[in-house]
Parts: sequence; C-alpha cells; structure tokens
Amino acid sequence: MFIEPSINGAQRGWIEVICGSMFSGKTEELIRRLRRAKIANLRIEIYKPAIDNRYHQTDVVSHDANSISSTIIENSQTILLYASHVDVVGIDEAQFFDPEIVSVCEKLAARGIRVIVAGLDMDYKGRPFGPMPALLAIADYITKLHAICVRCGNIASYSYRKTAQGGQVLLGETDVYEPRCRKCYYEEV
Ligand SMILES: Nc1ncnc2c1ncn2[C@@H]1O[C@H](COP(=O)(O)OP(=O)(O)O)[C@@H](O)[C@H]1O
Ligand SMILES: Cc1cn([C@H]2C[C@H](O)[C@@H](COP(=O)(O)O)O2)c(=O)[nH]c1=O
Ligand SMILES: [Zn+2]
Repeated sequence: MFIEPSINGAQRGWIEVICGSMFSGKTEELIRRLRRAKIANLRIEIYKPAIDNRYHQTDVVSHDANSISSTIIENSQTILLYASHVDVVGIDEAQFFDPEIVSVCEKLAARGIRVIVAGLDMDYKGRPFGPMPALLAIADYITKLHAICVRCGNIASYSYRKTAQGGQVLLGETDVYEPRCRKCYYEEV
C-alpha cells in the first residue's frame, strides 16, 4: 500500500502516478489518497477530462460506485488557473489529456503541490496510452495496479476490447472491456 512520504510536513511538491489496466482500482486508490489528504486538513481539488462522462458529469466514480466531486477540464492548461490555494491535486483518466498535462503537473509540483495522477498505461492494443508514458517518466512515485483476469483469475495488466470497433478512444465498461492477464490477452489478439 502506498504511504505518503509526507502528508503535511516540510517536504512539498511531488508527482505520484497510479497506473494499470481497467478495473485495477486506479480510481479507488486516487479517492483513498485524496480522502486521507482531506483528513489531514489539506485543500484538495480533483480534475478529469471532459471526455469521461460515463457515470457522472462531474464526480470521479469508481467501478465500485465510490465517488468524489471533481471539475471537468477541456484543456490541461486550465488546471493551472483553477489550482490556486490548494495543497493536493488529483487528476483522473489522465490518458485522455493533451500532452501539455506533463508540464502542467511539473508546474503544480514546483508550486509545492502534491499531484496525484491516475490513468491507463496501455490502450486495448497494449500500446502506451496518450501522455501516460511521459507522466510515468517524470513521476516521483509510481504505483502499478492490477485487476483480476476474467478468464483465468490471474493478475491482469491488459484491457481487452470485446467489440470489433477500432480507434484508440472508445468509452465503456464491462460491455466493451475485460481485464486479462498477458497469456489470456495474447491468445486472442
Ligand atoms: N476483474 C476485476 N478485477 C478487479 N476488480 C474488478 C474486476 N471487475 C470489477 N472490479 C471492481 O472494480 C473495482 C475497481 O474500480 P476502479 O477503481 O474504478 O478501477 P479503475 O479506475 O482502475 O478502472 C474493484 O474494487 C472491483 O470492485
Ligand atoms: C483500454 C481502453 C479504454 N478506453 C476507455 C474505456 C473507459 O471509458 C476508460 C478507462 O476507464 P478506467 O477508469 O480505467 O476503467 O478508457 C479507451 O477509450 N480506449 C482503450 O483502449
Ligand atoms: Zn488470464
């Protein structure tokens, strides 16, 4: 389990990345960290890309219906305008943000803000997804989570797309995707 290097002490300004497949618990872990920061009386803000409106227009919601309210962002640079008077910034579904999200996170950390970013490391083809590789490169702390393979019960790192529809971006849940381990994923792609 991730333990904060410092929750409200002298050490300030860093970047944490939570990555993994769909259903691996990224959003739950993001919410857990933000709730702990709130308990420590820190000021928190959560942002998600406008594209992700699956469950709720503004809330960040996990597959287990855990939720926390957030601000929808069209362009990552806007986060710099919003995130004033804040100690901790959470960013969900980071794979959908524009490439500038990387410099935005660095600027936030330089302001002394703790930045917690969650996103898919790989798309349905097993390719690095959007700005995630660059975010992983600049992160101070990385947590890779795993779902359970729906085929064999092993640890899953891949998000298998069950439909024939192509294109990197296709929003969906269990209707469209299932988490799979390496072996079960490559048996069918
Ligand atoms: N195959 C699976 N493996 C693990 N968790 C699953 C699976 N299918 C459904 N879940 C549920 O999904 C939850 C994680 O949801 P969430 O935090 O939204 O994941 P992510 O943001 O990584 O997609 C788990 O706590 C569990 O209740
Ligand atoms: C693999 C993959 C996923 N997506 C979409 C599907 C979901 O709407 C989100 C991921 O949400 P989660 O919180 O990680 O479960 O991304 C996509 O558009 N393209 C893909 O290849
Ligand atoms: Zn498997």
